[in-house]
Amino acid sequence: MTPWKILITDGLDAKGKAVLSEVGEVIDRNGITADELLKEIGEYDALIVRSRTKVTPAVFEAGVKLKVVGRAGIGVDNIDLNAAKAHGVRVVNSPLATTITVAELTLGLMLALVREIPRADSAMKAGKWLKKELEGAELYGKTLGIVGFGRIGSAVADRARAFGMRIIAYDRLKAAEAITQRGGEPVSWEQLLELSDVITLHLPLTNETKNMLDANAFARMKDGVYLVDAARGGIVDEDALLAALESGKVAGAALDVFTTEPPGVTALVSHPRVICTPHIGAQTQEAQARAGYDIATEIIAALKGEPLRWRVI
Ligand SMILES: NC(=O)c1ccc[n+]([C@@H]2O[C@H](COP(=O)([O-])OP(=O)(O)OC[C@H]3O[C@@H](n4cnc5c(N)ncnc54)[C@H](O)[C@@H]3O)[C@@H](O)[C@H]2O)c1
Ligand SMILES: O=C(O)CC[C@@H](O)C(=O)O
Repeated sequence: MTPWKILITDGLDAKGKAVLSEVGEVIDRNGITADELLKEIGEYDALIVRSRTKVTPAVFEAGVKLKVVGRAGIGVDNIDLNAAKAHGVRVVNSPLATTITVAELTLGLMLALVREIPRADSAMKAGKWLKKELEGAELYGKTLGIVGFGRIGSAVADRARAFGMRIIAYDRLKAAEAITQRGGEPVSWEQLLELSDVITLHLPLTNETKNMLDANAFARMKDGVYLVDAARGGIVDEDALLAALESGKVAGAALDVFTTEPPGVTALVSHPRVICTPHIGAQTQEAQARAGYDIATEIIAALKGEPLRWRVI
């Protein structure tokens, strides 16, 4: 047994924990507060988080033994990468584990939007039979604009093609062939906004993508467009989205992610044409089992100084 101590702060699948337990002492402090983390992190060699825990410069400062931070999942926007670099701490993630799960939720949200499934269900539960009012739209034949054509964006494209949708995509960094090979048409940002019937976001939150969907972007969109965001809160300017819903520019929006999480019952969350889920994009048994195992093996490789598959820094 090595002397490694590994702290888990947002839960981890049992198999991942079992793998980690073979090489060190694993402490599960699911739900630990920011203050508690600062007090306790000094004892640990490794920290594993999901999206709840904010790994701030102060955490790196206090983490005097810290060698690696693992993100069980994809987005590392909750980890201060500059501070990690400054303290010589590796950051790793498990980027392949949740692709299918997020793509499936995205398709579910698209269908829920165009057929108003949540409204139909809550009306039924309130004893109302809204058969005449609930006339939806088909996805078939509609243009799906995918923003960010990486792992999840391209998996969404594969599934949406099966629904008979035309796929257009904007990705600032991907070669056009990466999009055409998956049956999509590469377009500019402006074309994507102007041509899409449904827009879905699959890119990271960065300084560049923050508020990428602002009032100007909404103004360029088709009237009656639908929006799905299962990427990150903050990419959509929530005030601009609310205004676009109220003007009728946006027919409906489905949001799995929010600028502040949890957001509380804001005007956006309670809007009748908004469907919300509580950041469950990656939350299936299958995806979490894969993420737990992948991050556990990557953390062990980092502690042992072995080659890494998913080194962020
Ligand atoms: N809702 C959830 O629970 C959940 C789960 C997993 C991932 N996510 C989010 O989904 C995002 C995408 O995940 P992925 O695995 O597909 O990542 P990925 O890296 O495979 O794909 C992201 C794509 O976005 C593109 N991109 C980056 N900046 C861009 C910009 N300014 N304009 C246009 N395109 C840009 C990249 O070139 C890349 O192809 C993650 O960053 C994460 O924030 C959310
Ligand atoms: O695990 C989570 O809490 C969210 C996962 C997701 O947003 C990710 O970026 O991997």
